[in-house]
Amino acid sequence: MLLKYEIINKVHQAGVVAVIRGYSEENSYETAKACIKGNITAIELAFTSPNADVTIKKLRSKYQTDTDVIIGAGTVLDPATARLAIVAGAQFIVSPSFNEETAKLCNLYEVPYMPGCLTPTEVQSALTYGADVVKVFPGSVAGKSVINEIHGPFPNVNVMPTGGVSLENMADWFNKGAFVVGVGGSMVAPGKKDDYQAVTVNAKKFHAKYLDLIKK
Ligand SMILES: O=C(O)C(=O)C[C@H](O)[C@H](O)COP(=O)(O)O
Repeated sequence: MLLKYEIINKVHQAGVVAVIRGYSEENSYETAKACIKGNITAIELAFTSPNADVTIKKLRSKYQTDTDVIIGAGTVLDPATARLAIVAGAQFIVSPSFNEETAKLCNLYEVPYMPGCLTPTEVQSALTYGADVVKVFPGSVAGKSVINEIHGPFPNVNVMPTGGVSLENMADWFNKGAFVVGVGGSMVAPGKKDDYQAVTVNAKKFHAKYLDLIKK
């Protein structure tokens, strides 16, 4: 079993977290597999996906021997959902917002918590409650300079912009100091329904771009 800090490190090394909001169990599972096939090693399965806990369990079991593939849960709004996700095997918990009780539950189980924050007050609360990564959400609303601004008063916070991150703007986010980026639509929602090959092609592009960025 990976330790908490090892998971945070794996998420960091992944560079890109694929945010999946499936319309069915099968769609969530196949989309996650397609991203992993495209070299993405961190998956965030949103709890709006039907039976998200079942899919997390299936994914953990499929990739159990591959310690590089990290499976987390997204859109976790409350501690009951966090516990459900953790019991199913979620290795990190992401929310669009910050919630004290969810933070406490994640701390109790030693699972990294990555809440959504948009203001300094929210960032301060998240850090006070032990958040390991702060998800700036919606990144498209905050704008890329938000990372510089946050790093003034909170120099050590790990920032994961999510919402509107694309292949075209990903470099800007990293140049501003992103710890990792969360990518949904522009990777996992190709024009055609159930086109998992296209998801893999997109995933490969994001992964290659990330490798290119860290080389520089
Ligand atoms: O609910 C959450 O926890 C979220 O992560 C919200 C969004 O699903 C992501 O922000 C993806 O946004 P796009 O990359 O713009 O598709």
